[in-house]
Amino acid sequence: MNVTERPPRGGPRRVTVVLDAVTKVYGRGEGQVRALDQVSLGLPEGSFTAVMGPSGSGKSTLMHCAAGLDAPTSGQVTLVGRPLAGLSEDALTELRRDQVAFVFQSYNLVPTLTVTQNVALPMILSGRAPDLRRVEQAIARVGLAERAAHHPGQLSGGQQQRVALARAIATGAAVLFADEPTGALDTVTAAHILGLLRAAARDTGQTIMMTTHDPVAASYADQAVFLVDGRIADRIEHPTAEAVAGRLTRLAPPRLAVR
Ligand SMILES: Nc1ncnc2c1ncn2[C@@H]1O[C@H](COP(=O)(O)OP(=O)(O)OP(=O)(O)O)[C@@H](O)[C@H]1O
Repeated sequence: MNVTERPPRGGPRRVTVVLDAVTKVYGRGEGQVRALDQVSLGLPEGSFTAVMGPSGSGKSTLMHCAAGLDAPTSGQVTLVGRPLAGLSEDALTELRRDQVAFVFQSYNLVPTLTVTQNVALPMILSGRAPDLRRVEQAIARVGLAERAAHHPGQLSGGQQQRVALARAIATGAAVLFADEPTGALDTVTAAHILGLLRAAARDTGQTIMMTTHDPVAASYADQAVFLVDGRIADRIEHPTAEAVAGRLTRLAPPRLAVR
């Protein structure tokens, strides 16, 4: 893998996430499913990648392997320069805690905690004193400074997702994995969240991998990667929604509807 594969701003950018011939097989015998098949992919620091493909094509599996939540059957994943295969369970947990953040479709906020407390939670759980300035900055960045003392139940879906995003930004993690982050949101709110994700990549240098079924969401990314049957079937740099929709129609088997 070429580690300087993108034109840099002021110097070569390191590749934060590297998947090298990653294969993931679930089950055995006749029930065996090859969810990923020899997938190689490099995500440069500060890049924003959309992973697309029909239902069951391996998007979640790819994300779980890239984040060190699931071990590949064969192949290598390297996160922030550390090959995951060689790490002990403790070292892997520590690496995930310090370098990886998640945003999910379902927000995953703690209802009994305020916005500030939710954003500070990963720091508290990792045994560190929460950096309140950083927490406040992240909340301000997503435009919720005036809601810092509110609870998730007092916020709209889009506002809750902004809290989840602030939580991911505040950790300072090198890589942010977003699993269908706008799947439950209307188009205007989704556009706001996607703009914030793009800004996080551009301004804070976080590397973002997002799964999505939505061509418009993918158009916010620097590149769209298309999975079909666990393989990378195509890739578009600087994708437009039209180009992505066209590629999905061509790549998806006719019997499968692309959600
Ligand atoms: N724990 C598991 N055990 C067995 N098979 C699994 C497991 N997890 C996923 N699979 C299978 O692996 C394949 C890829 O699944 P994956 O969830 O990665 O797809 P996806 O593209 O994220 O789908 P969707 O868009 O529907 O969320 C599917 O055939 C799925 O049934």
